Amino acid sequence: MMTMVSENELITQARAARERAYVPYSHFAVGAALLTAGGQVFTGCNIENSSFGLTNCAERTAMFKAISEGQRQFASLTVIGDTAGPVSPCGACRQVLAEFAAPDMPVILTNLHGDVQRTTVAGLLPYAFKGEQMHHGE
Ligand SMILES: O=c1ccn([C@H]2C[C@H](O)[C@@H](CO)O2)c(=O)[nH]1
Ligand SMILES: [Zn+2]
Repeated sequence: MMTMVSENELITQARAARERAYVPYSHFAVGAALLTAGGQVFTGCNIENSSFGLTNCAERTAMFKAISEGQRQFASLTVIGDTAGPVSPCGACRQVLAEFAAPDMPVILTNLHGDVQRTTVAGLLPYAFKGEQMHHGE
């Protein structure tokens, strides 16, 4: 039987991943938990670099871990940071999410205080640029 993973469990896992963030420059730790359609969870944290542009956000770490393990079907993404309101993913992560997750896939944004905002992939990035647009007229 496929086990259900609750929203609280995903937040707990994202929170634990956040503890593993490598953030010596910003000191802003973020955690993510990506749930697959099959019920597996891939967590991610942000990983910074002295060459700042090489930083990988928590969301993309989780997504790239899942893709590299052969997972392509996703059920939800949960993100947590120590922010006043629910943490807001950056534009790069929104674009990567739009590449791999359905527009209506739930995205749960939260913070250490327990504020929760529920949105979707398309809610984060409406009118997303998709690969199929490149093949128009072929
Ligand atoms: O949703 C977000 C927002 C920011 N960051 C990271 C990138 C960088 O390490 C630090 C400051 O931008 O936070 C994430 O991982 N996810
Ligand atoms: Zn990002």
